[in-house]
Order: sequence, then structure tokens, then C-alpha cells
Amino acid sequence: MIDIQKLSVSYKKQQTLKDLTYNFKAGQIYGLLGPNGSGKTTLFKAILNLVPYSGSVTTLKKSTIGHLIEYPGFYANLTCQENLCLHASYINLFDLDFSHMFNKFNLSEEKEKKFKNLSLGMKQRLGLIRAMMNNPDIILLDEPTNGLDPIGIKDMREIITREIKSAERTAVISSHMLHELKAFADTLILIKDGVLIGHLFNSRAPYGLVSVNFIEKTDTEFKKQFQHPVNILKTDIDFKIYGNYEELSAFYSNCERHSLESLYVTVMNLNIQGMKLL
Ligand SMILES: Nc1ncnc2c1ncn2[C@@H]1O[C@H](COP(=O)(O)OP(=O)(O)OP(=O)(O)O)[C@@H](O)[C@H]1O
Repeated sequence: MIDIQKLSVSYKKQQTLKDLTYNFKAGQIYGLLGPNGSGKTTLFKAILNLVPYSGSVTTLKKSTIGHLIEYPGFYANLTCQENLCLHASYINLFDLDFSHMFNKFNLSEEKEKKFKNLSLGMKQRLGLIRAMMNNPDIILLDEPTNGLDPIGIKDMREIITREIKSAERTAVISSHMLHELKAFADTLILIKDGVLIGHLFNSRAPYGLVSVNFIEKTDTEFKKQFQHPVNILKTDIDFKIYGNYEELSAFYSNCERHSLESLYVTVMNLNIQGMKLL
């Protein structure tokens, strides 16, 4: 569990995260979706206490956090196994079954290879083993498929689906590509310009929930778009829309631009037949 209340981060005078409030629950994989520069990495850094922030970030007492943020740093001239042993000793983990871990993370054949000779996908998988080695309560993965080739992406997706999800663990995984996240995310959190603009549950049930802040749209404009008698529960600028996750995702994936603007467009143009608007 990670409870975030009114979290703000500024770099010099530039406010990068603005008043974020969200409760990440255990047992869920959260996909943090936002364009480049929207504040995804900064959110992870705030959760890890790596940047100064205002507001609060609360986790359960004694929660352990594993993370893979930016490119994984290891000793270039040590092998995968040597690097992991060293890291395990830093965090007082002994007698780990590394062979089992290398197996689970599709890295068995590389365990004796030096880090500098690994492909990016292998480096990312090694980073993932390090993040997961103490079976953490919380795992934060920042764009884990970024820069990988299609096989590397497929590998990483499978590993995330198989190894990350657990009833006790809260996982948050970022990307700027919806189709990357929808493969494993239970809930999508949308972030833009440092503001959480909505979330979408992939409930595997027919209906999910989208809640979007239409910052630039007025209530009337919104109703006009849908041309449908809708009853919108409006709290400030927050609309809640029940929609079909698959339908939204398919719609979104077909959009040429992989940006949150296209998600806005998606939601605004959605055929709402069979959908419930609250
Ligand atoms: N150390 C820093 N000093 C100054 N500005 C920074 C720093 N780190 C990030 N920023 C700025 O904060 C904003 C958010 O950056 P952040 O890396 O959190 O976004 P992101 O969503 O992770 O982007 P990307 O997908 O490109 O990694 C950007 O405008 C970035 O330039």
C-alpha cells in the first residue's frame, strides 16, 4: 500500500508534481501512463524519498520497496552473478538461490557474462532480479520496456505478468504507451504535466471506470460532445464515466498519437451506447 496525499515536487522554481493524491493498494498492478516529461520518474523518486517534496507519502510500517528506475547501474566488469551477490550482501541477504532467480527471469544463460556484455533487455532483466530479490511489498518499475526490441519487450511483459503480481504486493509500472501497460495493468493512472488526470480500472468485468478531469472542457461542452442525456456527477472539474476498458483501450490504440491528448479525444468521442455515465 502506498498512500499519497497532496504530493508536490519542484525542481528549482518549476513545479513538476502538483498536489497528487492517490491510494495504491496491495494485490494490484498499476500502470502509470503519461507522456514524456509528465512526472512519472519524479513520482517514483518521491515515493523512494530521493527528491524533496511537500505533502505525504505513507507506506505500511516495515514495507520493503524494490525499484528499477532509469537504467540499472551495475559493475561493468563483474558478471551477472557477481553483481547480484554483491548487492545481496549490501542488503544482508545470504543463501539466495540465484540459479532459481536467473531461471525465473530468463537469464540463466547469461549468469556468467560480464554486465558490460549484456544487451539492454538482459540488463533490464538483471535490474528486475535485483529489484525483486528480497520479495518486496512494493515494486516500482520505470518504463521497463523502454528501448527494448520486440523480443525484449515480449520477454519483459511475460516476466512482469508472471513474477510481479502477488496478493501482498503493490506494483506501479510506468510507460508512455498504453498498449505496453494494458497487458498487465489492473488499473491505469493517467498523469499529465504533473497532475493525475484520471484512472481506469481493468476489472476484467464488462465495465471499468474512467475518471477524467476535463481541465479545459466545461460541463456544457462535455454534454454537447456526447449528445446524450447524461447525468454527470460533477465535483469541481471531475467527471466519472463508466466505460468498457477493452473498448477504450482498443480505441486508444487505434489513435495515431500515443499521447494523453488522444485519450481525451477517445473519451470525448466514445460511442456511449451500452455505457453508463454517472
Ligand atoms: N533533476 C531535475 N532537475 C530539473 N528538472 C528536472 C529534473 N528531473 C526532472 N526534471 C523535469 O521534470 C519534469 C518531469 O520529469 P520526469 O523525468 O519525472 O518525467 P517522466 O514522465 O518520467 O518523463 P520520461 O517519460 O521522459 O522519463 C520534466 O520537465 C523534467 O525536465
